[in-house]
Amino acid sequence: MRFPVKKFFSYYKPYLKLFLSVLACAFIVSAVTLVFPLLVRYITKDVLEGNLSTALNKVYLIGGLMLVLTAIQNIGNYFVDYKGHEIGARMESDLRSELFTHMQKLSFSFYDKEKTGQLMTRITNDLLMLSELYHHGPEDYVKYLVRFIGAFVILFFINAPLTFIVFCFLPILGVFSFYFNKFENSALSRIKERIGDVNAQVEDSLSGIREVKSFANEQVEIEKFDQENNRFLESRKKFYKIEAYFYNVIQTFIQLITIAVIIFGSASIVNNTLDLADLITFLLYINFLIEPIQKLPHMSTQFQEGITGFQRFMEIMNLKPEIENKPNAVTLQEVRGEIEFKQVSFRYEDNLGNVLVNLSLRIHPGEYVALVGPSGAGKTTLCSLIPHFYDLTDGYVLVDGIDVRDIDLQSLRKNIGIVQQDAYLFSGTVMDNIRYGDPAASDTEIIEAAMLANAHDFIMSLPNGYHSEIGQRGVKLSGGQKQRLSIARVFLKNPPILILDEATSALDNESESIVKESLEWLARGRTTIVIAHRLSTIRNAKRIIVLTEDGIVEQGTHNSLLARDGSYARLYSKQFELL
Ligand SMILES: Nc1ncnc2c1ncn2[C@@H]1O[C@H](COP(=O)(O)OP(=O)(O)OP(=O)(O)O)[C@@H](O)[C@H]1O
Repeated sequence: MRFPVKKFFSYYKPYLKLFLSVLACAFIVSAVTLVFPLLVRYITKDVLEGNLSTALNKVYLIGGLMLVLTAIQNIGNYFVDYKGHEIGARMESDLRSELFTHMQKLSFSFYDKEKTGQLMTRITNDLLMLSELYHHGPEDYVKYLVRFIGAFVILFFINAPLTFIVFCFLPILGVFSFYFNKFENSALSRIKERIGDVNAQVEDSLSGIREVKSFANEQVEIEKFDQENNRFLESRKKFYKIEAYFYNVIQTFIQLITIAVIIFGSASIVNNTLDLADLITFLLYINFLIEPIQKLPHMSTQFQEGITGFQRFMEIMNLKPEIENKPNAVTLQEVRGEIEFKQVSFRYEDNLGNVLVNLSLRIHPGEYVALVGPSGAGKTTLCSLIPHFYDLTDGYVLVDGIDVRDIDLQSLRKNIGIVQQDAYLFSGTVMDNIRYGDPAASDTEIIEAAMLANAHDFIMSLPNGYHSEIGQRGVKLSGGQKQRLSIARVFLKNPPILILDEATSALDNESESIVKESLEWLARGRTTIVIAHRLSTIRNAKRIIVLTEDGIVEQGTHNSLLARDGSYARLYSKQFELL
């Protein structure tokens, strides 16, 4: 992929004026910093030449000037630090919200392949690296370039041979710094890996705390944790060793440069080719030449990390959602709820086998059908084609006679309610979670929906009723309670088409009967497809459809299917044996 230079710079656009002011300020601050040694030189020369009375007058003047320059320098630095970081943070926030918005549009097929943890890293870490480059990069280049070039020009005019001697050392310093940076980076990435392992270990142990306690395996967990914790400690020790070693080698080297300047400078003073004021100036400027060389490897790492962060950002931004609205997509009006699969074939990926082959099925408006079959036959897959979560490989899925590919996605999905076995609840209150079914609903409508879902009584028994926080993923609720909240959500949404995907299979008998009752109310007057594992739960369905790897092999009522003594009868007797 060619690096999208234009796109990279486009994120500066909203802050261009402020950014240029920050750069100008960084330039001024660096230029001002260069003036100080010159002022020292100016005074020292007067003192050395014995003009003590004029020197004293100048000291006051130059002292005043230094105060003014210090004020300019510090105010400038304040502006660069504050506004520079602010620009970086604002750009990062823009990129993050652009990425999140784009991720929301991406289709299921994308999320099937990506790991949530990895995606979170893209949203946090990658963008942090990028924002560092965005604001520190140009700022550092301006700062070090001005100081380096400025110091070089000034020193060159003061004494070219001595400048040349300093320059002979710089490449060696560059090589040292390069290796230091390389070792430091690999030690740092080891630390990052190890802290990741520690976090993973903590997450694993704490998420499974029930298992830990029920197996009385606290000691096992402590030992596993200690192992990771020690590895983390070792990686940090190694890092500090490398850092202390290289830092001191570099410092020694810098001192060597200073000593060389003092020796050659003193010899030049003896030879009358340099005076003491110039030597002092030299010593004051050395750091201006050394610092950029020392920082160069760090700046190049920052550059690489930022650019990689941007490339990873663009990788996702360049992904087009597989499923998008067609230009003239139809908005569904009054939906009757007829669903038809016409010679449908489907596979998840090109290199995977077909899950559904040439399948045809018509479900009438308001009909209640049960879908049964062995695990992996494709029941969930078939249902996920109705809301157009995936694109068909072949054939048609029609809702009220319209191809789902021609229907506006929002209007299609607003007309379909899905209740799953593992209902996902968001962190927030009970009220917030039910309102998810219709963000515009009033509190009264939410309470009505909860009543219909048999959830009102248990909600009222919670400490803060509808305003109770339910915790991440509803940890403070039982499976049946979570399920009833998710049903209340669908009541509120009030869709004409309903998919119940094994909605009661994880519940105990008592919860199941309450949830079943609310599901029966929910299904009234809607086209309903129930995916059921426990065949006892759908015995009364008017039509049971048996889906196996060979497609739809049987359809009919419970009794008629038992009488056929085919796949359904075999599934049924297998479950009966297990009971
Ligand atoms: N996102 C996916 N990517 C690739 N393959 C998938 C994906 N989801 C399901 N499959 C595969 O498709 C096939 C059908 O799965 P599906 O979940 O639709 O079956 P099911 O009949 O609902 O099974 P169960 O009763 O166990 O829930 C299985 O072989 C499964 O491994």
